[in-house]
Amino acid sequence: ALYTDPADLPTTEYDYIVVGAGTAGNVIANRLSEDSSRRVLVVEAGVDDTGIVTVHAPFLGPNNQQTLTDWNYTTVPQTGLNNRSITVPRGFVLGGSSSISEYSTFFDFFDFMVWTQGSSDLFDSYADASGDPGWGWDAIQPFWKKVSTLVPSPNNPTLPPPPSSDPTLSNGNGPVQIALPNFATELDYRVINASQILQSSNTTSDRFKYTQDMNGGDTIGFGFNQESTGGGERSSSATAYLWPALNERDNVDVVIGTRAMRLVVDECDRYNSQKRFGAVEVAQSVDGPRTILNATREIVLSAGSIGTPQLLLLSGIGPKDEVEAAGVESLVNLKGVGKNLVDHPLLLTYYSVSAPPASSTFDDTIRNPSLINSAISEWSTSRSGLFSTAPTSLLGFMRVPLASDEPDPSTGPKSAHTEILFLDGFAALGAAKQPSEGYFLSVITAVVSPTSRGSLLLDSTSGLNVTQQGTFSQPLIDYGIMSEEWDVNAMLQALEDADTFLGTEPWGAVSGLFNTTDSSSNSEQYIRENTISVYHPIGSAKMGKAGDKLAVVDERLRVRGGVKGVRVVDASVFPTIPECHPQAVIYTIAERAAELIKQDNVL
Ligand SMILES: Cc1cc2nc3c(=O)[nH]c(=O)nc-3n(C[C@H](O)[C@H](O)[C@H](O)COP(=O)(O)OP(=O)(O)OC[C@H]3O[C@@H](n4cnc5c(N)ncnc54)[C@H](O)[C@@H]3O)c2cc1C
Repeated sequence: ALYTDPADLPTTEYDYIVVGAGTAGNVIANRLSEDSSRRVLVVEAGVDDTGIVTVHAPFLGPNNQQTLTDWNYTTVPQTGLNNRSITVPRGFVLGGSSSISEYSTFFDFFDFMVWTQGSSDLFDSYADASGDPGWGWDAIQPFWKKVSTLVPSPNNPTLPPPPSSDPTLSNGNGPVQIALPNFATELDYRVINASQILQSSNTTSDRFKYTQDMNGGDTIGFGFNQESTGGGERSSSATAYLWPALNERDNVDVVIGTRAMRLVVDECDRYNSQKRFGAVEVAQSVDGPRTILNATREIVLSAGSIGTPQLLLLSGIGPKDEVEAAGVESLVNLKGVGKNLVDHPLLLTYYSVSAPPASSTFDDTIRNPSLINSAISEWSTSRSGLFSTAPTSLLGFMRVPLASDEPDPSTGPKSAHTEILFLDGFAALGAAKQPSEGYFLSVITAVVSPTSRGSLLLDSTSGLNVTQQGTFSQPLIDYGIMSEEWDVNAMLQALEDADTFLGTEPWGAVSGLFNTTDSSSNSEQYIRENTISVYHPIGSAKMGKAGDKLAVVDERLRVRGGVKGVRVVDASVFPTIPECHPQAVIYTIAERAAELIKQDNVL
C-alpha cells in the first residue's frame, strides 16, 4: 500500500528495502514482489504522481516552477562553462526522473521521452569492464525484451507502419509503452529527406544515414524518435512498474515524502572488515523524528546518480579523507564513491522560420495561455493534439571522423559521439527566453561520448552539520563539463554537421524558410557560454572489477569494500556514459539486477 508517513507503516522490518521509487527502483520493487513470500518496502523522498497533468501529458512539464517534482539542484560553477552553474533536474516524484521533463524558461520543462537502448558495443563494453559476460549485448537481450512494448500511435496515420506490424523492430513485451510520435509535422519530413540525400552522397554516406530502428544494436543514423508514451500519455516507471505492483499485491509498501538519511551498520560489525548494513534511517524533515527501517535480506540503493553516492557518503562509505573532512565517521574506505560523474553536454541553436505553413511549429501555442488551455483540454479529453506527443519527433546520432591514431572515446563503431535533435519551435531551455513573436526551428546538438569527468562531494562549506542535514542538503555536484578539449571539438563538429544537414535541398528549396544563425555560433566561446547538459548524469558508483580502484560495485552490483547487504541499481553504476538517452538502458540493467538479487536470495 501507499503511505505518506513512515510511522504508519505496518512493520519496520522488510525483506528488501529499495531506496528511491525512480526508474530503476520501481523495476526492482515490482520484480522482487513477484514472490509473494517476500515483503518489499520502497522509500521515496518525493511526491505521488497521481493526477499531475504535467507529469502525464507527454509535451508538458510541471508548471510549478522547479518545485513540485524536482530536487532543484544545481552544479558548482563549471570551469569549462566560464564558471557558470547549470541546473541538475532530478525527479522528486514516483517514477523519479522517468516522470519529469527538461526545463524551459517559458514552459518550465520540455520532455523528449527519447527511448534509446544504446549500441551492442556499449553493452559489450560493460561486460568487459565488469568481467561478466552477462552484461554483454547478446546476454542482455532477454532483459531488454522484458522492459517495453511498441504500441501504435493512436492519431498518426502518416508515420511509418504501426510498429507492431513490423516484427523486425526492437522492444519486447514489457510494461513500458513505446510509440512513434503521435503526429508528424512537415518539418519532420525535411529531416528524413535530408538524411536520405546525405546518405546517398558519396562523401558523407552513413554519417547521416536514415535508420528505421535506433534500438537494434547499431545506433548511428537519423530517424523517428521512439517515445516512452502510450495512447498519448507518458509511460513512466511508476505507471509501468510501480502502480501495477501496488494495486495488485499486498507484499509491497511505498512510503512517500520520506528521505533515506543514511544506511545503518549492524553494530556487531562496526569494527569488522566485512560490515553488514541492515537498516535505513529515514526522516520527513531535517528536524523531524528519525525512523529506523530494517532489511532482513538486502537494501537496494536506487536513488540515482546524485542520491546514491550522497547516501553512501553520509553512511561513511566512500573516500576516507573526504568523508572525514565532511565530519562523517568513515566506516568503509571506498575511493570511487562520487567519482567518475559525467553528463552529456547539450547546446541549442535557434533558426528563425520566416513563413511556416500553419501549425508547423508549436510557437503560437506555447506563448498563448488560451491556446495552451485548449491544448491541455484536448489532451485531457482525447489524449490527442500537440501535448499528446514529445516535442521532438526526430533525432540523429553521428560519429566524429577520428584520425587513425586518435583514441576512440566511445565504446565502439556502433556507438555515437554526437547527437542532433530537431524541435518544431523555440525550445527555451537553459537561459534562452521565448521570443514574443516569430517562428523557429530549434536544433539541439549534444556530445554523447564526452571525455570530461567530475565528482560529487558532501557539502561541508555551509557550516551546517552534514550528518544532521543528511539528504535535506544538496551535495556539491561537479560534472567537470567541457573540461576536456575533445568534448569542445566534438561539439564544434556537431554544429558543423547541423549546418551541413540544414544546407541540403529539402531546407533550401523553400526559399527563405530559414535564416540560419549568425556564424559566430559555431565557436568555442559560444559553446562555453551556452552549453547546458542533457540531464543524464551517470557513473558516480560505478561497476568494475576488483582491481579497478574506482569500482564501487561488483559485477552483481553489490557494494565493494567489504560491505554486506547493499546493492546499487540505478544510473550511478554505469562504468561509462551510454552514448544515447539512458532511461531504456537503466530499465534493462534493473531487470537483470532483479534477477541477480533473486538468484542470491533463493533460500
Ligand atoms: C528532465 C529530464 C529529462 C530526461 N529526458 C530523458 C529522455 O528523454 N530519455 C532518456 O532516456 N532519459 C531522459 N532523462 C534521463 C533519465 O530520466 C534518467 O537518467 C533516469 O531516469 C535515471 O534513473 P535512476 O533510476 O538512476 O534515477 P531516478 O529515476 O532519478 O530515481 C531516483 C529516485 O530516488 C529518489 N531519491 C533520491 N534520493 C533519495 C533519498 N535520499 N531518499 C529517498 N528517495 C530518494 C528520487 O526522488 C527519485 O525518485 C531525463 C532526465 C531528466 C531529469
